Amino acid sequence: MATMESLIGLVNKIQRACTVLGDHGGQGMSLWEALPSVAVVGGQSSGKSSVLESIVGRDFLPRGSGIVTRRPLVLQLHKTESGAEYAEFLHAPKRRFTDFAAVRKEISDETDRITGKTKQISNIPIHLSIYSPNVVNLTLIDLPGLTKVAVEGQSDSIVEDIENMVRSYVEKPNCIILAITPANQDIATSDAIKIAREVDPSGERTFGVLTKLDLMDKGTNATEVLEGRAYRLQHPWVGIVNRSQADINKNVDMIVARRKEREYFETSPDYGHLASRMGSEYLAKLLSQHLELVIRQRIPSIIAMINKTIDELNAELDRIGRPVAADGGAQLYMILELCRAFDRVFKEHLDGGRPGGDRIYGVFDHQLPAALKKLPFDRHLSLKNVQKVVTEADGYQPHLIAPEQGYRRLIDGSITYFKGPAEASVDAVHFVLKELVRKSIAETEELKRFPTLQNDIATAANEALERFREEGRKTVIRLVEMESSYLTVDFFRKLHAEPERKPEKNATPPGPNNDLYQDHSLRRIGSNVSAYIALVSDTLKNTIPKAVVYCQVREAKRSLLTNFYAQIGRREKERLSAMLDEDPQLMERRTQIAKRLELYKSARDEIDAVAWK
Ligand SMILES: Nc1nc2c(ncn2[C@@H]2O[C@H](COP(=O)(O)OP(=O)(O)OP(=O)(O)O)[C@@H](O)[C@H]2O)c(=O)[nH]1
Repeated sequence: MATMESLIGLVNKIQRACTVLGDHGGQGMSLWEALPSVAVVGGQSSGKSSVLESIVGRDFLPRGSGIVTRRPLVLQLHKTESGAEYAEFLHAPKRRFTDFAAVRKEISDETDRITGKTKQISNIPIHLSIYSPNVVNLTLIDLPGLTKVAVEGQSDSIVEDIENMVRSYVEKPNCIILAITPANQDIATSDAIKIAREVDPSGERTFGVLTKLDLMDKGTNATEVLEGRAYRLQHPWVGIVNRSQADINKNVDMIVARRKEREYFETSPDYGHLASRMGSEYLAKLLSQHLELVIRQRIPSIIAMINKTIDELNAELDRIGRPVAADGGAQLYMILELCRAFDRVFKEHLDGGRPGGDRIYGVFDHQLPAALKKLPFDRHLSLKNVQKVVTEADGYQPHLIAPEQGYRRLIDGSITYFKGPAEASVDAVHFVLKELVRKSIAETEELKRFPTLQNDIATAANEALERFREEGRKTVIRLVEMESSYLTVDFFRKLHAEPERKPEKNATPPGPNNDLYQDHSLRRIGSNVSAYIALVSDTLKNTIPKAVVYCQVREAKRSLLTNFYAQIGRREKERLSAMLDEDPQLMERRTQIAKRLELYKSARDEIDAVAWK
């Protein structure tokens, strides 16, 4: 079975690795949060720093009036066998501090580096490791002291900000709470107990610590609390006597202070019977043992959590794509795969798996009929224009039976108008296809990481669509011209067979120079041409969509990237790799995930090695 040292050392190691990766909790479930830790909480001046220092056996925390601890301090204690005693900060890993006064200065300088020389707080922790023969393996988090009022230079929200920061640590189910209360204060008003009760009502992860026992009024003692009768917790209360301010001023050595504390309890008439379970050394051991127990219990769930995260990270790596292969063949293969992925999405848009293809039908169903309806045939076939065209066509010899030439000119003139809506349909469908290309590129998950290739595909697809548009345009114009080139004979034969109607009596009276018969016959020509044009319009309404789909939609589905494939097949390797240039942000993200993956994998290996030895 693993030793206590190795277990706690293991957790320390993983915590340090987490911090290097910027994983220090507060961002959802992280490895850091899965690991047990001890947080020191209490009101300002309750003696938090003193407790921490006496556990460490060293003077190293910044002191001063007002709010001193403004960033969480993650303090990892490592017991050394060699007798060496030094400290190291994670933010300055190359520097070994042997002078603890310099440690104190570095903590306050590093605090200022993030918060400025203000009285603001930050939840980015400072990581400090202390190596010493006089400590037990333990990780402690020192948090800003809870306070009731903001002082000069602090925002009004500071009281709440500190409370929220403290809560964000102690509410984690894996956090062991070291709740510091001064004995010369009523336990009922203790800030530490208040927040501990809120997040740990059953008291199973709270350790009650009573400081300043030596400062209690004469004739009073804290046995009620220390024996667990005043406020019940699952773990026994520990009483502490730290150095007084006078001791600190006189530079009383910590080791001496520990001895004095031991003597205090051993000789105390009130606490003598509790002496073996009092004092900072006992507290350190108690915490260390508890931490070991908790780690042991948590190992299965930590391993489960690590495995789950490894799976998630692998899945994300799959999603954002593995690194690009180096050889040309593999790159060409990859580019073709990516193009095919895009092509699939594009086809889904056209075939109805994704939205957008219906807009093409919209062109045929609304836009084209509406445009046909709007053509100015009324004007072209007005009495006046019919007369003009027919007269001009007749020349010097007016027509005898039917104005064949006049009819032809009127019909040719009308049919020309159809070119507008025909070309407009080609253009409208072209723009729908172009938009679908844009959308499909954006929606092709696999392409996301390759902005250059996205561009190349867009250019190639748009070039192809441009060609299809040209083809479509030629074809619809040809359809319109075909209508001019040969008229439907049957239509005119049927007209001829119809009996000629007499002009109605109450028809518009003819103008002074207008002969009634001529007027009637021109009207008839106009309405015949109009009826024929309506027939043509119906035909084109059906055939233009066929031409557009044939030339543009069907081709887009069949050969949008055919030319592109031929081009890239001939490309040099250098140009292929350039096409697979990735978004730098994404490459960064992949590196990050890979690093995390490595951390989690090595954490799993280490836990396996330590826990089941
Ligand atoms: N006599 C005596 N004085 C103590 C004891 N514990 C702390 N003090 C004194 O109380 C004052 C505050 O102690 P700190 O350890 O700085 O308290 P803190 O909770 O860290 O304070 P802040 O960082 O300001 O929140 C110091 O002057 C200590 O010397 C104790 O057990 N006995």
